[in-house]
Amino acid sequence: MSRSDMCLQNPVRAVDEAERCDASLEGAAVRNLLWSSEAATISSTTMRINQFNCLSKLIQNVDQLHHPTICRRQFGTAATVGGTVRQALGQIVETKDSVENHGAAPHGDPNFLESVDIYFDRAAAYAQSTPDILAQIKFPLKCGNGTVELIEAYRAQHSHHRLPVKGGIRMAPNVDANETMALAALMTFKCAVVDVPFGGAKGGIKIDPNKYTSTEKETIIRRYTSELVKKNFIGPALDVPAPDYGTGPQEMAWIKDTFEHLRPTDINGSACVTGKPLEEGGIDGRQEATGLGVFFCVREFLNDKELVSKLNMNPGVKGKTFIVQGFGNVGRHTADKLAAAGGKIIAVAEYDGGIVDETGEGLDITAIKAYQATKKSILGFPGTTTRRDSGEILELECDVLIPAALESQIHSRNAHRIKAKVIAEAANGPVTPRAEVILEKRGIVILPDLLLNAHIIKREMGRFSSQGGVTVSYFEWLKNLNHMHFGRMSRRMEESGKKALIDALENQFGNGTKLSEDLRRQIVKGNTEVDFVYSGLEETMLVSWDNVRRTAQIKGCNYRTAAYLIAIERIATCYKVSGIFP
Ligand SMILES: NC(=O)C1=CN([C@@H]2O[C@H](COP(=O)(O)OP(=O)(O)OC[C@H]3O[C@@H](n4cnc5c(N)ncnc54)[C@H](O)[C@@H]3O)[C@@H](O)[C@H]2O)C=CC1
Ligand SMILES: O=C(O)CCC(=O)C(=O)O
Repeated sequence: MSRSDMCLQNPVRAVDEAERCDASLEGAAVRNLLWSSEAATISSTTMRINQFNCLSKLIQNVDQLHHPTICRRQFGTAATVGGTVRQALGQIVETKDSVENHGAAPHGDPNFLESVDIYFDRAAAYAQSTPDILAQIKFPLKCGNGTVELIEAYRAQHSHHRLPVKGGIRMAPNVDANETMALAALMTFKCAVVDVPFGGAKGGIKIDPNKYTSTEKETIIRRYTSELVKKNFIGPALDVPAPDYGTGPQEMAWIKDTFEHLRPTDINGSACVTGKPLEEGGIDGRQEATGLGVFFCVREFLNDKELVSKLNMNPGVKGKTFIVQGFGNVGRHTADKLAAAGGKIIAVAEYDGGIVDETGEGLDITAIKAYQATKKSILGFPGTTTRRDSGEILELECDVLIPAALESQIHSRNAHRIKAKVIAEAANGPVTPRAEVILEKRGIVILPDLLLNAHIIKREMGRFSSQGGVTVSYFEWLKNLNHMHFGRMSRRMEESGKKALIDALENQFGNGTKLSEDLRRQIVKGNTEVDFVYSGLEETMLVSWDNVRRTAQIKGCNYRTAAYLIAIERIATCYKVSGIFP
């Protein structure tokens, strides 16, 4: 069965149902807003698609109407899916079980997919749900020792209200269907909240990247890409992956190369993936820009006199204490920026334990990076005490706690021991919904992942350019579609215009007054790609933060609910405005 067959099989609902859905947009109470979803189970040789209601949920509005769940622009086929509250579940059992058994959060907290759902519910004042499509890919890998291993991988697409869908690829041993789908859903809301015109997706490859050689990882990534190509799960107009936990620019370069080999006539082929090295069509970023997005948002919050005074803090980053969990791409770059702005990083947690500053000066992030690179661990770093229990680090006193590792790290069993005043979610989904309730009661403010990590920008040492959150990915995608770097057409023109203006002003004064060479150079300098990226990033971040802050104030809700609300409204408007075809 092809994917479009799968779509068309579903009942196409009448427009009046869409109108009822719109009516509910105007304030009907939705108690449980659930999804209908579809899955594609794909093996390397055969493709089997099971349509199932993955997490069938009851949608109730005040009229007790049932709502259509609209699957739009599904690879060119518009259709309405689901709709009735309880559908025949068909082949659900096997897949539903596997979804439920995976991705469980600790200690009875909801699993990650349920958490995203709950956050969505908390924000939803109206019903709108979107389908998931999950590609489950299995393929054999010939290992160096001659054995063959079956690799399990996924790509989940959450919402096609905008195309392409977008989201990173994870490489981690705990990857599963549940986690991939939850992360895909988060991507939908994240893109909407920062107004980046993509639907949500996510990929996952279930391996521990540290246990494989670079050659083996290349084989895995290329094979994964070829599976995605075969199934139409990748392409500049369809689905555009990016880095995530455990992957980086090198993996993205392999994806691009594989795609271009398999689709040599696609002139926009390089836009099939973002987070690439600069030489492969990545976007330029500078060393100082690393960790910028999370830093920007934390800084904006801490600079807001009114908001911080409620937490009995003075405004500003300077002198504030920070704890970072996860000293990887996101964590170390964020720590770097905060330290450079005068913040004190007092502890860092890693998977094998944590370190606590003993000097009182705050940790030297550059020195820890160098230490980690040689020792393969941060533990034992001079001037610190080592804690073997990484979880303890989260519970130390500080102003801002930055979880930058994985989801569900702050849950119902440790939330009451967290002593931070603010939690800045650099990772995706680090706080479970139960923990959020506990933290809120204790007056702890959460800056949500949706907003924070959409703006991540970072640069690895050496030859790779910046890889970052989805906002920067958006700029890279645009650059690739333009087939030209930002500033190429305008930079010299800007420079000659400004030069002519300065010359004219100097002549006008007529008294020989001249700008110094240095000042002249600074003023005349045209915008480079980096300038465009920073400016676009800062604009996107400031506007998004301002929207979230104001919505939270108006609705009297927390920042996460405000962010989801903004996202839901944008997605709903998109469905409403684009109508139903055919
Ligand atoms: N890389 C990217 O561009 C983006 C990443 N994110 C999110 O940020 C988070 C981190 O991603 P990256 O920094 O790229 O991954 P990474 O793989 O570079 O770093 C993660 C670090 O966390 C550590 N870690 C793992 N489990 C831990 C635990 N239980 N306690 C403490 N540390 C632990 C790992 O050892 C590693 O050093 C993820 O949630 C990811 O989805 C979000 C947006 C973009
Ligand atoms: O840059 C992208 O396209 C997605 C990054 C990502 O996976 C995320 O924000 O979680």
